[in-house]
Amino acid sequence: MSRIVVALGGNALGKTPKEQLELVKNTAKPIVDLIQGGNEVIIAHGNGPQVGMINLAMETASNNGAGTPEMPFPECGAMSQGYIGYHLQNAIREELLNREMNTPVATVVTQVIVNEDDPAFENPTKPIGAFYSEEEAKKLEEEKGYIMKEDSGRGWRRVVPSPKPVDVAEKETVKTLVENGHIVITVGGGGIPVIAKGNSLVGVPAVIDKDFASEKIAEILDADIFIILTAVEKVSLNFGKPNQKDLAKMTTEEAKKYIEEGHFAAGSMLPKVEAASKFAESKEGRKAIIAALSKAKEAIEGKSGTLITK
Ligand SMILES: Nc1ncnc2c1ncn2[C@@H]1O[C@H](COP(=O)(O)OP(=O)(O)O)[C@@H](O)[C@H]1O
Ligand SMILES: NC(=O)OP(=O)(O)O
Repeated sequence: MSRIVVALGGNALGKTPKEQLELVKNTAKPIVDLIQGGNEVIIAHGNGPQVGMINLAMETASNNGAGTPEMPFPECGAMSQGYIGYHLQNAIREELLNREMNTPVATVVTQVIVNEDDPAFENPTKPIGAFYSEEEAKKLEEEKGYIMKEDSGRGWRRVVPSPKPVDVAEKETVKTLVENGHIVITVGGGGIPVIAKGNSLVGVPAVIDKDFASEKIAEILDADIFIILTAVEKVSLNFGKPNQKDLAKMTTEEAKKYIEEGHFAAGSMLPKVEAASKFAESKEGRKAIIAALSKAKEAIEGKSGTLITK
């Protein structure tokens, strides 16, 4: 049995509530395969499209004069955790019951502590919400004061600060649940970013990268395996070029070299390789894997994905 932290990417959730409700049924299958294989599984997920959607909806509603209050950004992050966790926990519960397993599954609304002085607050980089054309993006910059950037050749998106996770506020709760056989969905959307002020945790307008937050909880929980599930089967060199080379494995040393050579796109594959390398280097014997959502079981068995080791 292994303790496995699974980080789910955008393809696990889709972009609309209807799409998400359908997609999570598929997402639950490879997760339950791992649970059925006797592993302890902890689930984390992204929230870029969802937190952007919630924030834009609340902003539009509060501006239309119908009395909807302004919704602060960290509260939008909390809403995205609840909304995604609700769909995921129900889909996993149903898939477990379909296989005559009744392991309890729950989402923990999780706050992740960040450093108030993190330079990320001065340089927004995390894409959220929908994709726009350049023209639409420029209009949004003027009308709403958003900062818009091109996202890995896929279109223009709003960007917000993305500080690094320092600690997980609810870590003891998550540990207790995991040690008692519960399946926990945690650090959703990278966690609600908070700064510690005396006895208070104060939300800040930012989105923590889910790859880094899930790596943090994987270290805290002393996981054996950290697996990042995304849309591609393997990490590649020269991605998208005629000489693309898919990697079955790489050492953290090799990863550093490939990062320097610019093989991994910022905001997409780069944080995954960085987070996976951090986990592999954090303790002897820890394994990190980047793999396709549909191939999670095969990846754990060493038959798919890219294995990252020290
Ligand atoms: N070197 C690379 N190897 C594989 N995929 C890459 C590479 N560089 C960029 N990508 C892209 O990164 C995507 C994964 O990032 P992203 O879509 O942001 O992840 P998430 O699944 O977390 O939403 C892949 O689907 C692929 O399109
Ligand atoms: N919070 C976060 O990293 O979300 P995405 O994975 O959707 O970008």
